[in-house]
Amino acid sequence: MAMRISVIGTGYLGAVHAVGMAELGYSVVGVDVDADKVAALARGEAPFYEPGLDDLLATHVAAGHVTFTTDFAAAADADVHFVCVGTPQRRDGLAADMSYVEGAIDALAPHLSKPCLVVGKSTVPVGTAAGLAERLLKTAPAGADAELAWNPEFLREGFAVQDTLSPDRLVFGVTSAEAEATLREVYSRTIAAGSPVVVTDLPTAELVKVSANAFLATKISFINAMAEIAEVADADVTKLADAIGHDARIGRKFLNAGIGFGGGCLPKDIRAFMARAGELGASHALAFLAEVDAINLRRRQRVVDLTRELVGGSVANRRIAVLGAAFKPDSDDVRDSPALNVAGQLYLQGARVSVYDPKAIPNARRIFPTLPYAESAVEACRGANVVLHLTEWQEFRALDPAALAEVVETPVVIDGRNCLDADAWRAAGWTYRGLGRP
Ligand SMILES: NC(=O)C1=CN([C@@H]2O[C@H](COP(=O)(O)OP(=O)(O)OC[C@H]3O[C@@H](n4cnc5c(N)ncnc54)[C@H](O)[C@@H]3O)[C@@H](O)[C@H]2O)C=CC1
Ligand SMILES: O=C(O)[C@H]1O[C@H](OP(=O)(O)OP(=O)(O)OC[C@H]2O[C@@H](n3ccc(=O)[nH]c3=O)[C@H](O)[C@@H]2O)[C@H](O)[C@@H](O)[C@@H]1O
Repeated sequence: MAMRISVIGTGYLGAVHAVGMAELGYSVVGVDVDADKVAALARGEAPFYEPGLDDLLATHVAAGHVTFTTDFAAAADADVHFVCVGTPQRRDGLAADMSYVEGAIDALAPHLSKPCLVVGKSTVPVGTAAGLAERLLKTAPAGADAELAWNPEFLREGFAVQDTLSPDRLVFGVTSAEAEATLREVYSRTIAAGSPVVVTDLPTAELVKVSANAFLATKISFINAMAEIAEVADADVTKLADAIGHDARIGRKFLNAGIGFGGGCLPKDIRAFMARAGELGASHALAFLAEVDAINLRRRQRVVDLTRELVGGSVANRRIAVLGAAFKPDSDDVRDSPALNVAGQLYLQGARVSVYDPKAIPNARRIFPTLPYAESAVEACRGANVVLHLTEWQEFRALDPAALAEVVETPVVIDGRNCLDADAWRAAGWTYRGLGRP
């Protein structure tokens, strides 16, 4: 009989993973504590925007390949259980909040009466899996037959379906040959299609994930540090990135300087990594990651300062158009969004802000209800003293700078993503300011 899969936690990661497993041919049940989310998924509707997900979800829900429920008992039959619950930053510090992972294991374990593999996918501090394995052993009726493995996830929002079905690599953190064999079977089609597999112990698998995100964050903060120097040296960081990026050892990807990184993962993951490095006494790793975080946050401040400078010192009562609310394009995710952070700072300084985003306004409204939102880019820009381009949606790149110059009060734009056509905007009469560019 085909393998049965459960996915515990059906947020961004879990919903896509559940659908991906159905696409691989398995019978899948997704379990979440959020009844509204479960109801939407069960209707075949993704509760967030992710290109390509809607169709795949609707197809597999309609065919009965994947079901969603709040009842953990529905997972009892599964052979493999993927744990995909959130590990957000704790409110009282830098560390990850592990209560959801622990809660999920505690809710699942009593239903594990037959041999099965519990596979952690959430991003966790190194050492977590060993603790969870003990917890499982104590509470699962199957005892040692309910084994734990770690299989971190590297998908990017906006490319989540593609990354799930054709990952750059699969990492299997295991403590037995049986667990490795089970994971190889689960992913047999993915492996046959060419995704390489790296088999490790549990702590290495946990560390691979956080170090991958730390490296990506480091690349961005490196280029943003270069942007800081380029700004005072009258050099162009985008040309610099192109030039160093031609070196195959460096590579051009993740060298886009600008307002810096945000989202539900990179910022909280490097902070959780810092907290764990501190606990383990790895003080140099901690100091290194702290600087990556600090450089990143300074870029948001730089945009606020530059805006103030361009309107003559104070933003009070100045009209500021903010194009973008999502942390990156092709996503409606506003978690730790640099764009919203800057909009919020300016608003709190008395600016008359107007924010527009093609997809993320409903989520932005939920976390920042007092910010004024617009229905279109043109509406946001009407009467503006400065336009801030903070999330590089294709829609913003396609704006006609000449037409937009007609609706603003003063044609001044700060390109926080360095990707508008500077020459075209200048030719249309705009004062164009990039970050780290002359
Ligand atoms: N979003 C992404 O692109 C990626 C996320 N990750 C990691 O995956 C994990 C999940 O992240 P997201 O999906 O973004 O978070 P999310 O917040 O979108 O989803 C988490 C889900 O877990 C559910 N949940 C919480 N406690 C539960 C419990 N006890 N039992 C069942 N469900 C429970 C929540 O209701 C929510 O639907 C995190 O550790 C994250 O770092 C890893 C790679 C990519
Ligand atoms: O652990 C996770 O959840 C995921 O985190 C990131 O994925 P994601 O947060 O979806 O977004 P990225 O594409 O990595 O972008 C992160 C942030 O960096 C910014 N960025 C990216 C690239 C760049 O050159 N410059 C830059 O500022 C983006 O605008 C965005 O705010 C990683 O890329 C995924 O591999 C990982 O699985």
